[in-house]
Amino acid sequence: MKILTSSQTGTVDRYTIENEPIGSIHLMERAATQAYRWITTHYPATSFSIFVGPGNNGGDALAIARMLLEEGRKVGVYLYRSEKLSHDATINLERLKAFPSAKITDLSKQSLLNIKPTGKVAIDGLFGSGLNRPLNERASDIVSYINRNFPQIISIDVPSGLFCEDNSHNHRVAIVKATYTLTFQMPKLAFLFPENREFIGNWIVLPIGLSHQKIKSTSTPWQITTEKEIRSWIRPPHLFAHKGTMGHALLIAGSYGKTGAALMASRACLKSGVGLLTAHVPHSAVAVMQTALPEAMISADRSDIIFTEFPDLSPYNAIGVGPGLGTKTNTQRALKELLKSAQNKKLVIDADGLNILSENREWLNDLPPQTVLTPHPREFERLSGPYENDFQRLNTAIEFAQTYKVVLVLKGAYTAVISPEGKVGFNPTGNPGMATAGSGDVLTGIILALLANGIEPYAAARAGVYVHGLAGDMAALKGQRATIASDIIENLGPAFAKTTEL
Ligand SMILES: NC(=O)C1=CN([C@@H]2O[C@H](COP(=O)(O)OP(=O)(O)OC[C@H]3O[C@@H](n4cnc5c(N)ncnc54)[C@H](O)[C@@H]3O)[C@@H](O)[C@H]2O)[C@@H](O)CC1
Ligand SMILES: [K+]
Repeated sequence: MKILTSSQTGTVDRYTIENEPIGSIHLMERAATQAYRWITTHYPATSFSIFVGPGNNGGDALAIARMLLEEGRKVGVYLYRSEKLSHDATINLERLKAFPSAKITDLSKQSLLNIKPTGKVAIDGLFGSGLNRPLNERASDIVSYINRNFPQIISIDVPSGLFCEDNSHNHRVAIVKATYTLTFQMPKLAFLFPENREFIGNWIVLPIGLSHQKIKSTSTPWQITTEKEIRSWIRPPHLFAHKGTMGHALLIAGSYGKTGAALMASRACLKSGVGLLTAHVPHSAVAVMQTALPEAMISADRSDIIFTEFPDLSPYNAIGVGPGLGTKTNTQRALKELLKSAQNKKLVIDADGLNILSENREWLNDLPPQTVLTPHPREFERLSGPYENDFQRLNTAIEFAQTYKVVLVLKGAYTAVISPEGKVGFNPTGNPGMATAGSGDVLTGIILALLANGIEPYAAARAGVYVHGLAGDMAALKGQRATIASDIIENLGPAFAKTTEL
């Protein structure tokens, strides 16, 4: 699913109006109807305070108010006319006034202290995607009034006061804190940043029939990964598959006290459809690995406790390195050698592999092209230097992926997978229960398997992140809090089946 900028969405709106063709007032009616239906389904028998701004977002809210009145709901409309109402908002105001029961309060004319709310749920139609500057004092006061007085808030299209993309220069106190955001046709980029979570609440996409053809031909670097895409990248194993066709992976992981990382990444790799897996581990971990995971072949380091050397790389289709390695000098040296020797290999680097890179940033220039890096936010900050907010973080990450020609997996809610060309695939699966020890090792194992299968790195990373999140969601059915990494591994079978086989 594509994500467009607010100005691109405006262009798609206008195209739809001209080419469907449909009058703009009818398009507004369609949008308002969708929101109205959602609201009445989720809030039966509720009264509403409806806040209306001067633009088409306000127009939507006025139409919703009328529909609720028609149904016999109690509704109070609060109009903030900071400037002349838009054409379609004016029409909807007139239509609303035709209802004798319409109670309209003009907020421009009286103190907020005298305003009496109607019911306990607010519908927020002050500003939508047309916001073009931070809110002034009066509008901020109205927003604070809404945030203070209503335990539940439903924002139409966008929480008022939030810019759809960049909020670096916004006043964060002057943004509505929605319980639900009912957004039209496509989510907005700002919804995917953790720092905006408190404003957006849960977002729901309501289709309003904007031109598919125009959306398709509009180019954007951002999209949300869909199951359909995963299916096109990962084919179910074909009838004549054998372990040779599914690829041979090498995982370099573990150090004394961190054999678990090697075990979890290995198990996840095997459960993700690799043909053969060799795990390279410190000598002391060999017995444990062979007992716990007889499916893996083992390559033993000469060191008893850390990674210091690696085997001949020629048999391997893909290499994963990092989980539980530690950052000892000899390990750093071995990683440097590995980067040199793996120039024509598919590579995924995680955890201590990334920590070593951030201590030796000049090595970033030596990474094999399309290497997959999987940092969590702190690891990425160590690699890239500081940033001030999530929008900047995304842009820094895009630049980073382009500069070093890597696939960057920026982990977190809506993990962003970034291609060396700067395309971004946001991931819709997963839950907070996955923020648990070993979860990252599992992801490394999955991506390693897909790389060994021969899937292109950007697709392998997006598919890996998606299936990892889905397995986490399946594990969370038995409780998010109790989810541990091994539960995610146990659910990889059903998760792959759901996305690629059934
Ligand atoms: N364009 C379309 O075809 C559709 C638009 N829809 C709705 O229209 C919205 C976009 O409408 P608009 O482009 O009219 O924009 P908005 O309704 O978001 O607001 C724009 C109005 O507010 C003013 N404004 C912007 N920032 C302000 C600020 N900080 N303080 C005070 N005033 C400010 C603008 O000058 C303009 O008058 C969407 O969010 C959506 O809710 C829907 O009706 C669906 C169809
Ligand atoms: K709004």
